[in-house]
Amino acid sequence: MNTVTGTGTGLSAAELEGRLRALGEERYHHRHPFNLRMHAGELSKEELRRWVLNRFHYQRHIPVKDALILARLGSSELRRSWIRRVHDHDGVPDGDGADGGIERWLRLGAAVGLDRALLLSGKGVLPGVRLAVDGYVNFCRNASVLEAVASSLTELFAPDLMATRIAAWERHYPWVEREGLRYFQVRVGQGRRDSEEALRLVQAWARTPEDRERVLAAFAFKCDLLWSLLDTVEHAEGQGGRGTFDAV
Ligand SMILES: O=C(O)c1cc(C(=O)O)c2c(n1)C(=O)C(=O)c1cc(C(=O)O)[nH]c1-2
Repeated sequence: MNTVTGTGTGLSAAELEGRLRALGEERYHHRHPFNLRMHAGELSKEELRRWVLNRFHYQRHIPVKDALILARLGSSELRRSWIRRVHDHDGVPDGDGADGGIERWLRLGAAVGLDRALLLSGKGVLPGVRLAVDGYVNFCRNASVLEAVASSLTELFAPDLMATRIAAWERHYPWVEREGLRYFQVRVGQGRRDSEEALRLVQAWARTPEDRERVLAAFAFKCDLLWSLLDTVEHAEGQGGRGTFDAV
């Protein structure tokens, strides 16, 4: 029996999806106070910049954790599909990286007044954010591949959150250069496709009640990780100079 998910009884694939969606509705970071303040236009320039800088640390580790998952997938077909996630962030082979999400996030940084050299240096990344990101990478390295893939399922909720974010930034933060929003505009479609793929895999692989409980627990862990990342960003004031940096 798992305290996160309740009964520990068997669930069909459709019931599993229902439980995941209900859990995310409750625990995904779209409900976090920092996101609510962002959407209401209440963040200062410094807070928005702090979020962009710290989230870059998360973004740059996404292809790392996906490469760890890739190495553990058991067929060419699965690896051929999963490797697309690395390309989406790092750029496609023979490209110059400019077509990847990491580069688009660097442009988001520029759009809020953060120099790319600062983002790339890792300076100003909060200790709690480093810990959360390490937690995600290590989880994808050490947990079962079923749990690692399940932990990416928070992306079922990310596209709607990004659509809200785009509208909120256009409305409330006119000082942000519009080109910076491109990361989110592109990611909405990628996130839908990736989360649907991951959901199909998890539904096919989770054959036993125990497997399904593990899926729900991995998903809850990832929700908590995203939540604690935002807690850290929100409460960064007064960390003895940590989390402060000069915008360009
Ligand atoms: O801005 C967000 O709120 C948000 C959330 C998430 C998520 O739910 O993990 C991802 C992203 N963005 C994102 O941009 C992204 O590339 C991504 C990859 C993954 C993953 O776990 O594989 N999550 C997310």
